[in-house]
Amino acid sequence: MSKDRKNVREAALELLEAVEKNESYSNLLLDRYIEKYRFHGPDRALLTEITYGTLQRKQTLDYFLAPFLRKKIENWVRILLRLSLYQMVYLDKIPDRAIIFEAVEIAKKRGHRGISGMVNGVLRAIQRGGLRSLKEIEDPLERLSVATSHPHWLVARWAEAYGYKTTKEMCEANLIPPLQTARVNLNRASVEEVIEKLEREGFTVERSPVIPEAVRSRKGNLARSACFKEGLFTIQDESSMAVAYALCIQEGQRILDACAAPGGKTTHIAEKLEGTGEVVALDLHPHKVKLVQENAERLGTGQVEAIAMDSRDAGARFEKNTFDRILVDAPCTGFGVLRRKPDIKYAKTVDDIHALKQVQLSILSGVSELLKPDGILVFSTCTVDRKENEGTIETFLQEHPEFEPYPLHVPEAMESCVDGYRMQIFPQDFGGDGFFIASIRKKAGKA
Ligand SMILES: C[S@@+](CC[C@H](N)C(=O)[O-])C[C@H]1O[C@@H](n2cnc3c(N)ncnc32)[C@H](O)[C@@H]1O
Repeated sequence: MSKDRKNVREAALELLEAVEKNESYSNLLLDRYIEKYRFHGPDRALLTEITYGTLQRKQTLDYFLAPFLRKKIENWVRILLRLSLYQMVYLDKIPDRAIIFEAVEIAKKRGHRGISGMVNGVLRAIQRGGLRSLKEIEDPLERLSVATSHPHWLVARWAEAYGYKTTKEMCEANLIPPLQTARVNLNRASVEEVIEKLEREGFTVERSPVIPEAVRSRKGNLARSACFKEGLFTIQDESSMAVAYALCIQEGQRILDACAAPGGKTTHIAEKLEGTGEVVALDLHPHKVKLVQENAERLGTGQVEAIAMDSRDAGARFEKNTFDRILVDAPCTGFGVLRRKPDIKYAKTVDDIHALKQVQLSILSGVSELLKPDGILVFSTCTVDRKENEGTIETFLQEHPEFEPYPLHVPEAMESCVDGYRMQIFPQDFGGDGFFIASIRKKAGKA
């Protein structure tokens, strides 16, 4: 093994430590570690499973470990115990003795004999005695919080807003690995053609039951296919795909995407314009704007102009009343994407919700005067929170009487979730991300 190669579990430990130190999001760190240590095939899959699984189940694992940890331990030791216990409890292909052996070897390498002995002792005690029951927790919200590893404040907040049943379903759905879905670029190929081509490449895919132009992968990472490189589709979650429907796009329109990167929705909008019109895509960060450009180029959607700027200042750059449609796919807490980014559930706080609501409102206000009278503005987030979602759009409507609710248009399969001009999708609804979409219109004659 070359010196920059690493054992999967050692890499998992290093990665999980980096997540705890807030070095970056787990999904980005995972890509970085896979590349750094050149993991392929089963090793890559195991690293993904161990890091995501351990993060997803952190609180539950800590509950199981607590009776065995009488004195304070170093953080890396706690993480090593968590990731080892995760494998013992949730993965059935690896024998416990192999897991314990590896954990002890890592502890010997990084610590002293006392630590490796303690790691061995704790894991063997659990192997012999089994796990403590979650039924010991009497309070239902506390039990749900520990059993599904979501912070208590978040579970309590959701239960108050959506009820216990929906909250429980959501917490459980968040533990299921996400489906990979792709949006076919209908300007280049039909869904049937893409399915056929992907199957010839060895992927197992099926038509989405939710979005007409989407496919779901049952086997294989579609981003590594030749079809992807040819620009026949883009990887996107199905809930995100509903947003372009809400814009009710018509040929030749000029559309502003105020928070565009990496361009999932920008390119969907451009595809729906079928080579006509124009999409102006803004994002705060120049490196992210490059991603919008790259995606538009790969998909061959020529009408996209991507600009790095703060959309709160868009009023100074563009003329008033000149866009037919505006999308604000706003920065948010991301509680709808916990399956992909489990670290969010431990990192975000109520203060973040309040701060993000203010940012969302200022972006909405910044771009609203650019919309033509009668034009539609769509506000969306990938989060599940009433304050950030319904709260933001209600406040905006109160502060902007020139706008009114406009009936939300979505693909037929999602219509059951629509509540007038808005819709909250939960991760358990269709298997996609938790997502919020609201549609409002600038009143005719209100410039
Ligand atoms: C939810 S993401 C957008 C995802 C994108 N619409 C897509 O479908 O691929 C929100 C984006 O808003 C950008 N952003 C945050 N604040 C902004 C601001 N004031 N002006 C412009 N972009 C902003 C972030 O950089 C981030 O890329």
